[in-house]
Amino acid sequence: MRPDARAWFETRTTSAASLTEVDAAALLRAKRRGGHRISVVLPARDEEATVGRLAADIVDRWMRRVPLVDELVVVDSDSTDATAAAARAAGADVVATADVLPAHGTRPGKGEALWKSLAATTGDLIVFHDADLLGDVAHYVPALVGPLLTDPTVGYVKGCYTRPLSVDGVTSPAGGGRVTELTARPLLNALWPELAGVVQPLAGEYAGRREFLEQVPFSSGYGVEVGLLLDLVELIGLSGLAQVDLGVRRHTSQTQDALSRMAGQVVSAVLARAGHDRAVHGLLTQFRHGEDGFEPYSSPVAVDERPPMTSLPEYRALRAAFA
Ligand SMILES: O=c1ccn([C@@H]2O[C@H](COP(=O)(O)OP(=O)(O)O)[C@@H](O)[C@H]2O)c(=O)[nH]1
Ligand SMILES: O=C(O)[C@@H](COP(=O)(O)O)O[C@H]1O[C@H](CO)[C@@H](O)[C@H](O)[C@H]1O
Repeated sequence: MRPDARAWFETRTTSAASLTEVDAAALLRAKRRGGHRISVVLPARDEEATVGRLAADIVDRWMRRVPLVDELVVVDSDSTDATAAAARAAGADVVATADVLPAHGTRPGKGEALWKSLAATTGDLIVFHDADLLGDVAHYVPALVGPLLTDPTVGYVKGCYTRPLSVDGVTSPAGGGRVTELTARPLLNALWPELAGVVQPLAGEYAGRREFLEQVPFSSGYGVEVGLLLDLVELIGLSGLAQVDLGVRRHTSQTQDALSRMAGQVVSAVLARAGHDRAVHGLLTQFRHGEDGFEPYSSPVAVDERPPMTSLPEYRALRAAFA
């Protein structure tokens, strides 16, 4: 690891791997001292099986028992199941991606849901958290927002964790984060070695200051995490980035061919920022093997980006009305 990456890793990595390591009272004092308002966003597409428990835990732990969180918004990302009903029943506010900033239409993808969440929330600090997590993750929210509450030099916080992998009912203690290990990490180490200390660059759990999040574009699909990481480090500097060890993360994993398409979107988002002279082809061709041999099929993986939210007059008007 390059000296700058190691120095960052050693000075900007903290741990809050369990609730016992979270000093909730101190965080509440820091929140009040700083006059902060905290929003939690769960992007959810077809997560009826998990979103309710996750939302109920956040409402119970961090809104009712300890008023750390001011609003919990589940962004229903074109779900076809009862995600919205399950989230609402758990006490979350629910918005459909298509209903936010309708004049700007709607696009499929996780990044679209996250971009729209900026217009559907009011906190100056925002925590993003996947809606398919398994096990007790109640410490994630305070652990992620903690550095933003206690260190004004931190602008963006990434979660990191060990990642067991469950495939076809068989769970291995490691092996999760396949796109991270096989695509994102090698690419980032090659092109941005100063980021080699980031343990989980694609982590779906992170927190940031709105003043920065609203200044960067959002890739509409799965390129959103790597795009935000690169654009925010560009905006606030590596020293403005921190990471928190959250312990273990388990979630409902996708198939390899779905992750290959995810990797295609991650590669497109990285290459769009890498500066190169070759056009980036926006299609990923994969293969099935049928009775007549290999059958190719292609999926779009081109970068589809939304502009910085501050560039929208409607957003600026929303913020002015809230101020
Ligand atoms: O179009 C999408 C795709 C995903 N997600 C959500 O983004 C999170 C991470 O997505 P996914 O589980 O598909 O990715 P993985 O965790 O397998 O990498 C989950 O809460 C999804 O419900 C979303 O809101 N819209
Ligand atoms: O980290 C990864 O390699 C992928 C896939 O994880 P798994 O191999 O299914 O455990 O998951 C992450 O990547 C997505 C794209 O950035 C994020 O949206 C997900 O939140 C995150 O789980």
